[in-house]
Amino acid sequence: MANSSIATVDLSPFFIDGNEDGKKAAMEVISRACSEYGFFQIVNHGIPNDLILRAFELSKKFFSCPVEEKLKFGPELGAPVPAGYNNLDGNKEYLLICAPGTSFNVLPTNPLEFQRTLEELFICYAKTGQLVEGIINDCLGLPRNILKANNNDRRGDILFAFDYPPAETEAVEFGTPEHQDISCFTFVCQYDVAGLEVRKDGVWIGLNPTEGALVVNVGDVIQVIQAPLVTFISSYTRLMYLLMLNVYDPKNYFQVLSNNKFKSAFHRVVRPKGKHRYSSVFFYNLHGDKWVEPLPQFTSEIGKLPKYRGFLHKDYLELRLRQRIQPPLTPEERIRVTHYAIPS
Ligand SMILES: O=C(O)CCC(=O)C(=O)O
Ligand SMILES: [Fe+2]
Repeated sequence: MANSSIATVDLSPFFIDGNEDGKKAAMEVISRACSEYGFFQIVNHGIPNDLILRAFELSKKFFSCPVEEKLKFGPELGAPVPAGYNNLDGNKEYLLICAPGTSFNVLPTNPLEFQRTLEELFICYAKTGQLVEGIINDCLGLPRNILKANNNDRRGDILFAFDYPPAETEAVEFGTPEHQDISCFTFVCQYDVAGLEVRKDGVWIGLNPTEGALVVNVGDVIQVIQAPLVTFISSYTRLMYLLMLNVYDPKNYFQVLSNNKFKSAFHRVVRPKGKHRYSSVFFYNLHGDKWVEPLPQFTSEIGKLPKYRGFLHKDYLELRLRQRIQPPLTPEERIRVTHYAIPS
């Protein structure tokens, strides 16, 4: 079933040279969707549909195993990210997959094809992520490839395979309560059962699984937005000077810049009645010690005050990860990017 309530963007013009009109039309739709709500849907995005379906089939098979079997693939003690099988709150179980080659990755090896499929899928998502990042870069009017050039380490990205068990009561039960993602942006693919809801004009809209389509949610990093210091250090000499003074740390060059121009999408997952729901979710993240704060292009240069104070992305990530393990008692206590907001 199609999702007529959200914008669907065909990315095929971006895979060929030329067709500038097709690219421009797609960018107009994305810019509008990102400024208003922060989500849209993409088709012809470059990830083979049979790969996505194979990953879903293998995930379903894995999740149907006895829990003792699944727990054999739980996170390594002391791992910086709990990669592997997790079942923390009864609202969902999941496999958390880090970039192929990550030393603490824990991937089910039975069948071996599952591991290979998840790694292949990770690489495809990351590649499509770079394409979407480039498009968002241009939609924001930033110098070409600036976001990509300065976020070129994909070791911070995370892939989830989720299984949401059926709701147990007649009441609405949330698999994931209302939230915004901490990522730059997120891809969501639902298998055959709906459950993802996005907030548009204050109304919650349920999205149907659409074969071949990925939902894109803008995340907090793009809302606050990142760009390298080098974009506004105009001269090479000044850059060398900063390097000599040790002020410019190449590991730490990201600044939050859209200052709310693009919105981090509000969304949630409702557990279905009588059925399991499976989704594949890819977080396109920042990696390392990136500094995030609104850029002058979206503040002083256009006469606007910054809406956020700067923060180290990994500090924010840590706060949010801790919350996944120890959920707050009330929604008000939940840490969001507004934790760094400057009161107006
Ligand atoms: O499972 C889904 O459809 C989305 C999950 C989600 O929003 C999240 O984990 O941040
Ligand atoms: Fe999310």
